[in-house]
Amino acid sequence: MSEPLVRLRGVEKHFGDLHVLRGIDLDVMRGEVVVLLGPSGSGKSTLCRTINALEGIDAGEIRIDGTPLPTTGAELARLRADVAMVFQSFNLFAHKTVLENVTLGPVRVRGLAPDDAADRALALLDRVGVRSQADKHPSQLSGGQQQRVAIARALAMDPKVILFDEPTSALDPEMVQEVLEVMLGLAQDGMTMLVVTHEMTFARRAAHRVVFMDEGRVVEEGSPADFFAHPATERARAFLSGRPRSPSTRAQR
Ligand SMILES: Nc1ncnc2c1ncn2[C@@H]1O[C@H](COP(=O)(O)OP(=O)(O)OP(=O)(O)O)[C@@H](O)[C@H]1O
Repeated sequence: MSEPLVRLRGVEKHFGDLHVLRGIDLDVMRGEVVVLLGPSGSGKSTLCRTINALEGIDAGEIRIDGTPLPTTGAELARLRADVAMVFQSFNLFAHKTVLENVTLGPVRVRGLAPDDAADRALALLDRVGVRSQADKHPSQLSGGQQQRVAIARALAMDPKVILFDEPTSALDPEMVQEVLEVMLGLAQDGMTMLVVTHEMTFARRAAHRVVFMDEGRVVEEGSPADFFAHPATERARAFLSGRPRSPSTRAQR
């Protein structure tokens, strides 16, 4: 069997007294779409952020394509190009145009010639359906359009994997679908993706594997068909039925 593209072993993370990641083992294979589910506060965002070194870890190991995460500036920039991230809040540069937002990284980090980067960016903006907005600034776009630009920006880096951290949570309901359709297209094209989302329909349609986290641990994982039809644990059943967490479990932290 081939080596996983993303490999976490025994990953631990604390924020002060809060033990947020408790011995996480996780593999994401090349071309695999993994959807990370779990209650609020279970550590999903933090887990994503450790994979491209936005958060350091206290113990364990993370490897991308067999290589441990780097620690120095230039290598970190390359890591974040290889392991692109799409955030809930888009994080576009407000003072730059849409086109500049998408060309900046490839020129600075990948060393592309500006003209080549612009050609590539326009093609990607076309792919996500916002090419006509290329000369506008982010504030002139809807939230759904801004998130599609953020996806084009991630793709422009020619990443090995894209991490999506609740990419539709900040959007008005009518814009959620347009972003999910773009993500579904990427999944169908074979992009390796780790997606934190509460969009169960997306998980059912796009995921090869669902990983359910609770209180900093991977509690169960499986195909969407199995997980949604037959969750193996009481915690997953409670999560899927929308039952609130019990107060006693919060006190264990
Ligand atoms: N930078 C930080 N400093 C301190 N505590 C943090 C920090 N980031 C996250 N936390 C805490 O770590 C815990 C896990 O947070 P995280 O955002 O990873 O969970 P999550 O599963 O993504 O939740 P949600 O679905 O609500 O986004 C939470 O209790 C959160 O308050």
